[in-house]
Amino acid sequence: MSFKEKGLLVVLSGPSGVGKGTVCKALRTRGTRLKYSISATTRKPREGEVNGVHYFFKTREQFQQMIEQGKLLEWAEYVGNCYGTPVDYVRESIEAGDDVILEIEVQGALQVKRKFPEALFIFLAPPDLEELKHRIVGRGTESADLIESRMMVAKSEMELMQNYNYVVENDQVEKACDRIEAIVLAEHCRVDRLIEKYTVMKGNDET
Ligand SMILES: Nc1ncnc2c1ncn2[C@@H]1O[C@H](COP(=O)(O)OP(=O)(O)OP(=O)(O)O)[C@@H](O)[C@H]1O
Ligand SMILES: Nc1nc2c(ncn2[C@@H]2O[C@H](COP(=O)(O)O)[C@@H](O)[C@H]2O)c(=O)[nH]1
Repeated sequence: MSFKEKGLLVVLSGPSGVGKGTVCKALRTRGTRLKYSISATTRKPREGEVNGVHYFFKTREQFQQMIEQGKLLEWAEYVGNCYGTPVDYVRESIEAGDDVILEIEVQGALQVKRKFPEALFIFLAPPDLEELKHRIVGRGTESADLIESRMMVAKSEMELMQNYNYVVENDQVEKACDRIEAIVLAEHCRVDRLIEKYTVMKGNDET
């Protein structure tokens, strides 16, 4: 008898502009075996963003309906817009044995921690706040007001990094990817060892 291994749920969060999206894109390019959950949001699409690829863009009413129908694993209001993770994709992928990565802000990550304590929580940190601001400004997607709001939230998010299993500094994208791949691999090895141990115990019980 063997235990079927489920996929890992990896939660990558950290302040806006730290590079979560950039790191996930680089992991994809490397062919790292992770499935990427697409969030729902009430935010308007930025130039180049495609519905169903970058986000599922929703009206407030549609988003509220998703909450009421239990379709979201977690959701949060962030700087005036709502963001949430569709639950079905995550559940089905994990049950099928696939690893899934969520790229979400901190309030949502803490909700996932309550529902899925066995998930792997990684906080992506900037080298410092000055560099963080430089990155958000450099991305050129937010107005000056929104940059200030996001920086305010970033400061309080940084104080919550102790709730995560790992803190990875995104000083260089490729190095951050190496660290994340190593963490995911180590977690798989840990789970494999546990499965082996319980399989042996069960075998002993049955004899
Ligand atoms: N290690 C890095 N060094 C320098 N610039 C970086 C690094 N990682 C990401 N960037 C740049 O920082 C900017 C913000 O990155 P990105 O959009 O990936 O952040 P994010 O955390 O996904 O933001 P948000 O949470 O707002 O979606 C981008 O212009 C990106 O090119
Ligand atoms: N709690 C959640 N946060 C999410 C989700 N999807 C994205 N996000 C985070 O929101 C902010 C802002 O994103 P942006 O695209 O407007 O820059 C950022 O920190 C994202 O990681 C989600 O499903 N749930």
